[in-house]
Amino acid sequence: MERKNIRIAVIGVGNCASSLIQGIHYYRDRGAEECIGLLNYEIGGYQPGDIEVVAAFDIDKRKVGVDVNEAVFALPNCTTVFCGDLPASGVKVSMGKVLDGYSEHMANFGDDRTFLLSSEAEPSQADVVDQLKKAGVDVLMNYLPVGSQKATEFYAECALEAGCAFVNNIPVFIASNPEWAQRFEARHIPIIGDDIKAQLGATIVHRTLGNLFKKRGVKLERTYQLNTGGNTDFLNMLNRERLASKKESKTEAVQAAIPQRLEAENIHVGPSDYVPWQNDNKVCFIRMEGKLFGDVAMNLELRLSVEDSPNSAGVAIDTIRCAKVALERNMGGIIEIPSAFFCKHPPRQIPDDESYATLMEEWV
Ligand SMILES: O=P(O)(O)OC[C@H]1O[C@@H](O)[C@H](O)[C@@H](O)[C@@H]1O
Repeated sequence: MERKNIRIAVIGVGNCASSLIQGIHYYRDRGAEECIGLLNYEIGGYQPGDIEVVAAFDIDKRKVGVDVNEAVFALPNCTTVFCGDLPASGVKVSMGKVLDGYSEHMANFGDDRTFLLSSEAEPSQADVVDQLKKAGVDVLMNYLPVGSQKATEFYAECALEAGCAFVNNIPVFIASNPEWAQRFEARHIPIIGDDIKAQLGATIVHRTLGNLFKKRGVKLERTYQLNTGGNTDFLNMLNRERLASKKESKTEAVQAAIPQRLEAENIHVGPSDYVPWQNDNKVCFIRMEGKLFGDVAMNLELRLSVEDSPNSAGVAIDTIRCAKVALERNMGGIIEIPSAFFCKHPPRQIPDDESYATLMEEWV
């Protein structure tokens, strides 16, 4: 029997898109029992291999005009290749809209690190909408660099006009901005966001530990979460101006899951430094200081090391399927449970255990 598929478009063919596309192929011919590393084998009857990339946008000359299954391995991508043998997809990467999706401060870090801007003409909104409609896109995945406020708004407009569900993987506030949320609601188009919460990443670990302090009656007094990495995301974030919403998103995600809100001087959460040789490996250091029985001090230190982009794709593979199911259920506006469980900055924070239970009950 022929399986139904989910047609997606990706904005930004960087490391996260690379891991996602490799994953679609990696899991395609594997049965449930052979699938290591998935949160869910099926969502709404869809398996990971049912996802098909039908359009892709980027601004780098090494990627624009190239088959998307080849572009995912082009520099400056540097993530682990776990499925290198991708067949040609027949979908060429289209030139995207640049706006603030490109940051010149990276220019001195060498060609294998930064973007090399393509000289192809940029599309208008009408061009992108037309392309999305012609390709029959169900779900538009936003993978622009952190700090791309204008470019994200451009593509969110395109999703609204083309009638595609929008998954906002980055910390620009769209789903969690009431005006934007209202526009998706009014057009009855599903949106999941904002800012993807990795499969076993810094945020979910920090939130889980915060919850543990809460359940065990330990007063949390101070905490930090420092992160280092060597991919283009970390390089981009050396520009502190691009970082504001990312810091807010990550900090809020932790504040929402600890015993009581901490004053700003007692909580420090964010990307910390760019270490080129780390490539796509992200290392996170968490420290939590608290008081337990008898007001006696304790502290906890943790080091987490993950490959950043497969860690993101492990969640994206589920948000895409939830977005498609939302379309089938004729839901529009904020898709609350997937946004809360899969994203760091949803419109409403819900404890992870709660959103997980509802997700399993109502979506899987
Ligand atoms: O590890 P965390 O805190 O869940 O964050 C992970 C994700 O955060 C996103 O903002 C990054 O762009 C992703 O690359 C990353 O995977």
